[in-house]
Amino acid sequence: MIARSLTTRLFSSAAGKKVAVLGAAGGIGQPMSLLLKDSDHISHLSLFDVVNTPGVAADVSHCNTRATVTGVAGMENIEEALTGMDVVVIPAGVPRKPGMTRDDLFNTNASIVQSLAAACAKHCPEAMMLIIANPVNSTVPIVAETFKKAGVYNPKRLFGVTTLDVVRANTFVANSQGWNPRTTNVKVIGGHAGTTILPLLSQLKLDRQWSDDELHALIKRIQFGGDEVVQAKNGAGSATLSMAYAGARFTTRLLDAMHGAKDVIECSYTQNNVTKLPFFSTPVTLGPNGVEKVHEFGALNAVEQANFDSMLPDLEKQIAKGVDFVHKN
Ligand SMILES: NC(=O)C1=CN([C@@H]2O[C@H](COP(=O)(O)OP(=O)(O)OC[C@H]3O[C@@H](n4cnc5c(N)ncnc54)[C@H](O)[C@@H]3O)[C@@H](O)[C@H]2O)C=CC1
Ligand SMILES: O=C([O-])CC(=O)C(=O)O
Repeated sequence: MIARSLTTRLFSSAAGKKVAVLGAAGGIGQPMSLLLKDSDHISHLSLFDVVNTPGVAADVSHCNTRATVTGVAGMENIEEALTGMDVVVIPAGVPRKPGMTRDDLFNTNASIVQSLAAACAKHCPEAMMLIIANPVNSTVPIVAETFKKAGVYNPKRLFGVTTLDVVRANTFVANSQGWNPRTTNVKVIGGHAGTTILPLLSQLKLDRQWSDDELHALIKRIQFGGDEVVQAKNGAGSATLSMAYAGARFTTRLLDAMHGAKDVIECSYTQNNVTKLPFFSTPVTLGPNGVEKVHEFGALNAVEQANFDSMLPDLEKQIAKGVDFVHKN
């Protein structure tokens, strides 16, 4: 009893963070909200969607963990969902069907992300912005430009969530090497679409060397892991559960850093100078104010260098597409 009341007091005295999920009633939004409800660093979990959030919030709120959960539906009510938020995670938007690329989602998702970003710039301009909605290569520049238009852009607080690429790479490499997937840590750089996803497998210390065929198959599987799920779901959407896991992982790592944990390093698609492009995924040290340090990604072997050189123009175009969209709308 004493221990219990002490724990209760400790929780109520430690400053928790307020986290909003936009698109919380969706395939990613629901399981990710559930995983975030398990975080002791979150005092308020604000679930927002255009539909169904009151039900999702009522359901998640019954888990006996710290966060107070609220559910708000409808763009006309978004101020209530965003005011006071420290972190905003955005999985709102349509997912792919077989035969589509992530870029095919641009026409629908660009305006969804732009309108949500404009609302965040107005109601929680200092929040950390974590972007999951595809095409990430373009939606992150959309958020940056929207915040610039509103005069509140801070590049240290904007993250494209590419964690699912790292999660997949860790799983596939660990399975192939007989390693523990939990402690495997593969660096994945670039962007989040097909060949712009660049796993740096040459930097791993292997127990068993891969043949050239095995290596190429592994790189391809990491780059096109999203398509593997889209095809298996056969028209019923794209990765939701593994993305919820990856999104919750990145969010909780950021929350750890915001609460003072040191040496929290994650790959993320941020604004930086590691290449000639304005946005690039590379390891970053996270801190209380977001990006604390951007790391160089290290040496590439000949195959990785060739992949890097050939994908850079594509990534550049996808970034420009996001920037242009905001300038024209
Ligand atoms: N970054 C990554 O690694 C990944 C990104 N994704 C992307 O995440 C997005 C969401 O995927 P799913 O959850 O599977 O889709 P979904 O269709 O199941 O859910 C999307 C949710 O967004 C909501 N929504 C639409 N417009 C909204 C608005 N203006 N404000 C708030 N909510 C809004 C919908 O009502 C729906 O509940 C897709 O664009 C998908 O491509 C998916 C997997 C991995
Ligand atoms: O493939 C998709 O469309 C969803 C996604 O981004 C992923 O699973 O990596």
